[in-house]
Amino acid sequence: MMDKEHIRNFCIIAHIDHGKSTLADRMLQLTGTISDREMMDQVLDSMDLEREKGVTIKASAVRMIYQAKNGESYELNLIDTPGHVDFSYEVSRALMACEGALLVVDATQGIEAQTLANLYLALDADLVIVPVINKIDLPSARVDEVAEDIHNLLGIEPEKILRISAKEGINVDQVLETVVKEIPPPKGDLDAPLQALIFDSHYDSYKGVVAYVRVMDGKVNPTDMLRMMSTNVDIRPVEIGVFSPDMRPVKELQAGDVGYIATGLKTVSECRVGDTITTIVRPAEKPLPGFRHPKPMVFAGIYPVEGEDYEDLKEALEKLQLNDASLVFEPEKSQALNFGFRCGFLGLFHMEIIQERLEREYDLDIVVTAPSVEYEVVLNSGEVIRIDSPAQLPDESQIAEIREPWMILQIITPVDYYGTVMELVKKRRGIFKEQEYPAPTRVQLTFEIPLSELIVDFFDELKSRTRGYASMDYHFADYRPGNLTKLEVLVGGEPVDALATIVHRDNAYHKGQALVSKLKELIPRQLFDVAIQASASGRIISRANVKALRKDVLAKCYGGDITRKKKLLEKQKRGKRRMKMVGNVEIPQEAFMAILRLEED
Ligand SMILES: Nc1nc2c(ncn2[C@@H]2O[C@H](COP(=O)(O)OP(=O)(O)OP(=O)(O)O)[C@@H](O)[C@H]2O)c(=O)[nH]1
Repeated sequence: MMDKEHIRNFCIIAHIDHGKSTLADRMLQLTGTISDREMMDQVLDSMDLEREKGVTIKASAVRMIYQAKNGESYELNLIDTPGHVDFSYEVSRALMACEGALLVVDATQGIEAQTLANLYLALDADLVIVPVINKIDLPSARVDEVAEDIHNLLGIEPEKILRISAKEGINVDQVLETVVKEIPPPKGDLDAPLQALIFDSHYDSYKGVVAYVRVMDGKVNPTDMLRMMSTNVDIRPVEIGVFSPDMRPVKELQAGDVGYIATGLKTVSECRVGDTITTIVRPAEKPLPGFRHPKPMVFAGIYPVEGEDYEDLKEALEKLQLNDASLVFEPEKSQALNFGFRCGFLGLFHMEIIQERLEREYDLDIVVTAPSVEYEVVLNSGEVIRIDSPAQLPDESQIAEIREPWMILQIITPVDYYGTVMELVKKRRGIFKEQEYPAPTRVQLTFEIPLSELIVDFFDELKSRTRGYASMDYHFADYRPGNLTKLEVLVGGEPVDALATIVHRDNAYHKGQALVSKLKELIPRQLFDVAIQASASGRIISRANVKALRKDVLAKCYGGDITRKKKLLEKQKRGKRRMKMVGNVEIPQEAFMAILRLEED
């Protein structure tokens, strides 16, 4: 074991795509932690497959031994932080395990919303910040300009800021030297009771849940009986060790060290990120501050297209949950979609990741309903209930008030798009709070906005309005009462629960009309006329008809030469897979997401 003076614990924070993984790989390579051959894949990023197969490595923390220019060897522990806004709690815990952070900024993009969001989290955790300008090899790099912006932000002299190309390996050795020089060694009391912070975990089929820990105080041996202080779960470790980068068992972890404790536990929910591990014989007085259960903010129904896939879907969700304690789900029955699951996610990006993994890794055909937030409904009786699906909303006559979650939203955009961004946010019921100029040509706008407006296609519209130049970050503010009502859709006279949404009353009429005309496009012609209606507060506000297929259209379909007929049949079959029978009407998956795609003017 190294003495503490020769340990550095740090992480890399960056906006998405600014080069965090590439820089990490380059450092692993320079320190000989992995060979050039192993470099083939991005080590820190591509662990999904390994996790699936139950292989034990997931390099979200990795130990490197670095021979510095002063002739001494240092142990550098690089801790990975999740890249998405939805995981800011996890990021904040990973930061707590470090003394310093490399702040990577893309020289062609400059400071973005998540650069700032991550920087503020790192400053909150009292970390030493080492700014690094990346991608200097690109012709469009604006190195001096970005250095000036960082100078304005952090007060660091522009000429002192590292300028690198992680991809080409330019000046990456300077980054390692600076980590040793600028980031302080860990503190911590070896003789105090054990306090080990869990900053990540993964499930291993042999060793159970493996907790990634930073030992803050004390030490831990494989024979110690241990306790998770917030969940009150006791364990005898299966193994303790370090990541180098594979899991390597050690005899002891001490204050300042980063490593793992294999717990033998069967679910990650008993071993939460942010919790503190201590010993049972001599427990710490208090857990480390800041632990919380991240709450799901966005909810949606996930249904198998074919009813017989229900068990497979359940199994897939259970498997995903093994490594993701923030994914929650429970069985749900929909009149329209039959048996499925109501799932809760940290945010929209988290939801997209899960949806994609179900489809790609588990090869499931699923129907996902429009996302909803969690509402607080105050009944006339004074009772407050929480609902996360429009189907659960009680009859309007019983409701005194509906409250919805509001967020603080930060957008950074080139000043040219100021007007269009303001217009977008206003249209989504947002309230402007303040503006700052982190760089002369870029403005940072702060708003308050209902979460329900953010989850409906907001990010895509922001991107398209700003040609991809704006970036955003958001976090929860509070619950506020809103003038809200349920917008229902009836197909063939039957209300379709999976198509209902909760909307602001002022927008109900407009949204109802737009939704009906969108559905009219999406629902294919059937053998009979199908009426589509929207209703709010028990009143029909819009209707349209999908006309029946005419005989000659049918005739055309089934006439013609044999290959064409075959093709048509194939196409129909493929189309069918993504259709859901509701009553006697076939409704395609797109229809359930139609509320997200309303053309707005
Ligand atoms: N030209 C150039 N491209 C780079 C450099 N560093 C990274 N890239 C490229 O930029 C893209 C994003 O890099 P990543 O390392 O995946 O970025 P990241 O920040 O880890 O992204 P997330 O994992 O999505 O957060 C990749 O296509 C890299 O090859 C660099 O120094 N120069």
